[in-house]
Amino acid sequence: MTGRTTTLRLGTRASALALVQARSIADALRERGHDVELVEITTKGDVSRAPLDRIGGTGVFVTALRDALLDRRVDLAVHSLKDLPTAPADGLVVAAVPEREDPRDALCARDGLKLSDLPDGAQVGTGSPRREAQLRALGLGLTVVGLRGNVDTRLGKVADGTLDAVVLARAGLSRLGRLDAVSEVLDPMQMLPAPGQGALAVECRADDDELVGALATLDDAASRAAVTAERSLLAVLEAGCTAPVGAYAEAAEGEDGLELYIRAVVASRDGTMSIRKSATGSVEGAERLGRELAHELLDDGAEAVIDARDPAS
Ligand SMILES: NCc1[nH]cc(CCC(=O)O)c1CC(=O)O
Repeated sequence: MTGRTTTLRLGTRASALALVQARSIADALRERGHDVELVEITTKGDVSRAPLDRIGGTGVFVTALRDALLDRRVDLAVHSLKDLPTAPADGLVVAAVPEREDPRDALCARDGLKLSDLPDGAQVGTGSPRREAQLRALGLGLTVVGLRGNVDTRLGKVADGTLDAVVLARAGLSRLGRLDAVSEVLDPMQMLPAPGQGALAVECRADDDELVGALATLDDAASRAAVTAERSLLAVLEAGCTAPVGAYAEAAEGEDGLELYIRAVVASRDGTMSIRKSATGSVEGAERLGRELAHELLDDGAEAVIDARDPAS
């Protein structure tokens, strides 16, 4: 049992998705005998409606939570792992990556339409350069429309007829009980998810030995290895924090034990250029596997693809 007598303060954003994610971690800790209270923290990303790449990328969701950890206003914080910048934060540690949800992206289209059913010129909403690039690269004549806001707002654009479809992370829809809105889970051959998509990161102060130990019981080794490979790839490639990079690593039993299979794509936002590569390696070598695949992409010209001009600007 823990020698800690106080309640663990768990910091979370106040969005519906963040709260569901935070509650799942709070429940898992309570099952292990801890007292937990949620502390809602407002981030710049929640207040501003500006496009994410203008206000500093997805890191804006994370900074306020990290400040609360470092200021000891909270003891642990739950993040969507894909929103966590690849650079480690001084004094903090990702003490748990719990078992990951299905990381694929989902098409939520009107009338249950699949990608291949969408008419030429169909309006598809996404604020993600990665999704935009891969949607355009399909060559289906889709019109990609910029979009921000929470999951309900985005789904509302399809429900009210403003858009033909939106693309969202399946994991977020699942956690919010909105899988009913999904018309097609996108095949990674067509749409590779963001590094870390579908996984959570539970962060705490690195010197809080007792809590680091307690959180380690929530960690899932296969999920951690997969996201480690995806994020080390991103860290090498990342020119800016909204780089159009997709990566998906899967752990599977191979001849020599658990193996990682990773696929990655870099694509220009206009969809005219894309490079895909894959590699296999050991779970223990996850970090190096991602890094090496990133260097192979760079050898094939990834830098020029990532730096290609945004078609809208
Ligand atoms: N960028 C926002 C964000 N951060 C995490 C998720 C979904 C949940 C996850 O990937 O774990 C979403 C929404 C989305 O991309 O549809």
